[in-house]
Amino acid sequence: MEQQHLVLASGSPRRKEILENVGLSFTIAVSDIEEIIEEGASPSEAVSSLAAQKAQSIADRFQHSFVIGADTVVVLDGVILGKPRDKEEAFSMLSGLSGSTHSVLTGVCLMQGSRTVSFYESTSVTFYELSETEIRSYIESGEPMDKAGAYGIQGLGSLLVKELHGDYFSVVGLPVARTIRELKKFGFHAEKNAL
Ligand SMILES: Cc1cn([C@H]2C[C@H](O)[C@@H](COP(=O)(O)OP(=O)(O)OP(=O)(O)O)O2)c(=O)[nH]c1=O
Repeated sequence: MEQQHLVLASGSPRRKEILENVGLSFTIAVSDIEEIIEEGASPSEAVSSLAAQKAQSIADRFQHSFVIGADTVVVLDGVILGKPRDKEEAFSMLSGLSGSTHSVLTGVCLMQGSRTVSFYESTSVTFYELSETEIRSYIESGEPMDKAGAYGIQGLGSLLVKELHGDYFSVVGLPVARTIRELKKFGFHAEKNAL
């Protein structure tokens, strides 16, 4: 059976790569929503809501397609860390993450027509103790700036991580195994190389 049309509502190059790696073909439609987290929202509510807003913002253009929206945040001691606004914010995020354990939450929303399903994954990540020099030189690499919590586990950020429990791919932006499983339950027929 021919694959149904799939749309990734994300401008993240990491999400694109993760989906490409499992052999799926899809269209990218970048949502232009302003990512605002409602005051008082729990981290899981925040990622679920933002993932749904991203999917919703492009769903009208793709009524008959399966649309995937996703959002990733880092949570340290109950506080949500999104992308740093500047180097100083990146420094303060990385100083907080140094030597401790945080969660990375990725919310995923699947939409087709008026149907929706949402879920999220939580991965626990422990950082080594980092010196100020290490943090400053990591920031100078430029890697932290477009990433939740100011690090990228798939790049130089791999040098910061001591331990991880949960789905690695969810930290990078898309819990791909669960996403494909949920898509199939939702009625999506994947190509044979994507399970
Ligand atoms: C923690 C972590 C986050 N990230 C990235 C994943 C996401 O792309 C980004 C969090 O920002 P998001 O707002 O989830 O996504 P985005 O702005 O990149 O893309 P879009 O809104 O169009 O979907 O942080 C990594 O690449 N590696 C990591 O280790």
